[in-house]
Amino acid sequence: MKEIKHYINGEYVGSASGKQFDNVNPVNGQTFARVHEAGREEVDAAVKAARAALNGPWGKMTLDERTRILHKVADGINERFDEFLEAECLDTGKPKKMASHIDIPRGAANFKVFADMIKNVPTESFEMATPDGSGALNYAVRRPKGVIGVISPWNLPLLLMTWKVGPALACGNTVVVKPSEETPTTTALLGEVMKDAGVPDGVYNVVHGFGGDSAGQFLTEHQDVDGFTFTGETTTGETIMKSAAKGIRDISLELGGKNAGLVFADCDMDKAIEGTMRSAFVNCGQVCLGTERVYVERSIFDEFVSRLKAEAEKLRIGPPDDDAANFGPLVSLKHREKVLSYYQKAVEDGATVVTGGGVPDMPEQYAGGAWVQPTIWTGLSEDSPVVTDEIFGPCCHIQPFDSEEEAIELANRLPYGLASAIWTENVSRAHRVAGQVEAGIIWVNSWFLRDLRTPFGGSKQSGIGREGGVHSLEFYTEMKNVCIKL
Ligand SMILES: NC(=O)c1ccc[n+]([C@@H]2O[C@H](COP(=O)([O-])OP(=O)(O)OC[C@H]3O[C@@H](n4cnc5c(N)ncnc54)[C@H](O)[C@@H]3O)[C@@H](O)[C@H]2O)c1
Ligand SMILES: O=C/C=C/C=C(\O)C(=O)O
Repeated sequence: MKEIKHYINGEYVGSASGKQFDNVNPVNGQTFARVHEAGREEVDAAVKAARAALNGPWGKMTLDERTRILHKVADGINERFDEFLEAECLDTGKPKKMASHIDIPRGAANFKVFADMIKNVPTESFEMATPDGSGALNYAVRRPKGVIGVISPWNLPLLLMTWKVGPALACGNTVVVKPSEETPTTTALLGEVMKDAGVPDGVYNVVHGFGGDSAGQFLTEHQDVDGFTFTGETTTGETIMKSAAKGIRDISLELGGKNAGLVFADCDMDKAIEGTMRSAFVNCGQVCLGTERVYVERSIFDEFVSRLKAEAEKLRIGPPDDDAANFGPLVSLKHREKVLSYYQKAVEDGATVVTGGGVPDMPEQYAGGAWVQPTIWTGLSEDSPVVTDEIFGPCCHIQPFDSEEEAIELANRLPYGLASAIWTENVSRAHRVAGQVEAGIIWVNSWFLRDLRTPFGGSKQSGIGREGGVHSLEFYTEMKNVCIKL
C-alpha cells in the first residue's frame, strides 16, 4: 500500500517510531494509503531544517530570485494539475469538477499572487524635527518573521495550506506544515514540486499526524518556531493560542463560524437562490464561509423555502469522477457521525425537515462512504444547538424576519463573526446592513467571490488577524523602524 512520508530538509522520510495511520477514501470507506505519524523527533528535525534554511540559502537569496522560484512552484502545480486533482479528490471525495475549478487553481494562484505582491509593497518613512534643528529620518523595513508553523484543515486542503505557505515564503520565511490527518496527500506532493522548482532544502517541511499529543501539539510546543498560522475549529485555535503564549509567539487564526445569509424582499430571487445554494451545499457544506443560518424577509419566505428545496433536491450525489455529480460525501465517517447527530437533534427540537435529513441510498460500491443528504430545516428556536453550533455539513436552517433591524440582530447574536451574505437590490440597504453585520467578510449579492488582495479573516470567535494582500505582511513579517539622526 502507498505510504505517505514526512518531507524534511528536502527528503521524504518515515517516522523513527514506525507509527502510521490510515488514509481513508470517504467515497467508499476504504483505506488507500498509510501515513507516517510524526513524533517529537521528526518535528524537531523539521524545525531545525527550517531554521538552517532561513539562516542559509533562503535568507540570503535576493527577492527577485525568491519570487522567480515561487512562480515556478505555481507553474509546477499547474504542470501536475491532474495528479493534484486526483490526490485531493481521493482524500476528500469532492467532485473533480469542483476541485478543478476551485482547489487546484487556487493552490497555484496563492504562490503567484503573493510573489507579485511582495515586490510592490512600499514601506513608510517619516521625517522629523529635532531640538538641534538638524532633524531625523525614520524609515521602516520588513524582515521575515522566521520559522512559521502552518496547521491546516481538511476541507480545502491544498487551497488553505498554500494560502499560508505562499505568503510565508514570499516574505522570506521558512515553514513546517502540519496538514490535517484526513488529507495529507497534496501537502506531501507539494514537496516534489518545491524541489523541482529549486526551493532550497529545508524551506518547506511537512510533518504528518494528529492534533493533541501528536504532530500538531509537538509543533506548537516547539520553542524554535516563531509564529503559527492556523485554520480550523475555534476550540483548536484556543489550544494553539495557549501553546503559542509560551515564548510569546505570534498567531494568525482563521476559525469557525455560523454564518448568516440575509435575504431581503427586494432581492433578485434568482441570484439569492443560486448563491444560497452554493453557500449551503458546495463542498458538501464543508466551507468555513458557508451559510448555515438563512434569514428571509417574511413576505418572500414561503417562495424562498420552496425554491431552495427544489434546487437542493436537484443536487446530484456521486463520486469525484462522475461529471454529472455536484455533491460528494463528507470528509470522513467520523465527521458524518457529528453531522448526523445534528440532523437527529433538529428533529428532537421540533424542526420541520424541508428536505433531506438522513443518509442517501448509494450503490453497493459506495455504501461504506460518508454520504449524507443535503438538508434544509425551518421552525427551530434560535437557541437550538442546530442554529447556534457550527455543523460544517450540507445543511441550513431558514427563519423569517420582519424588519432590517431584526435581521441584523439575528445575524449578530452568536459569538462568531466570519462571513455573511446579504441579498438585496437596494444599494442603500446593502451598505447599511453590510456596515452593521459583525463579520470580517461580507458579500452582497454574491458568495465566495475572492480577490486575493483583500483582507480575509473573522471577527469575534472566528479568528484573530487578517490575511490576504498586504494584510498578510502583518503576520509574516517583522517591521523594524530605523531612526537616523541627521
Ligand atoms: N476561518 C477560516 O478561514 C476557516 C477555513 C476552513 C475551515 N475552518 C474551520 O475548520 C474547521 C474544520 O476543520 P478541522 O476539523 O480540520 O479543524 P480542526 O481544528 O479539528 O483541525 C485543524 C488542524 O488542526 C490540527 N489540530 C487539532 N488539534 C490540535 C492541537 N491540539 N494542536 C495543534 N494542532 C491541532 C489538526 O490535526 C488539523 O491539522 C471548522 O471549524 C471550520 O470552520 C475555518
Ligand atoms: O473553508 C474556508 C474557506 C476559506 C477560503 C479561503 O481562505 C480563501 O479563499 O482564501
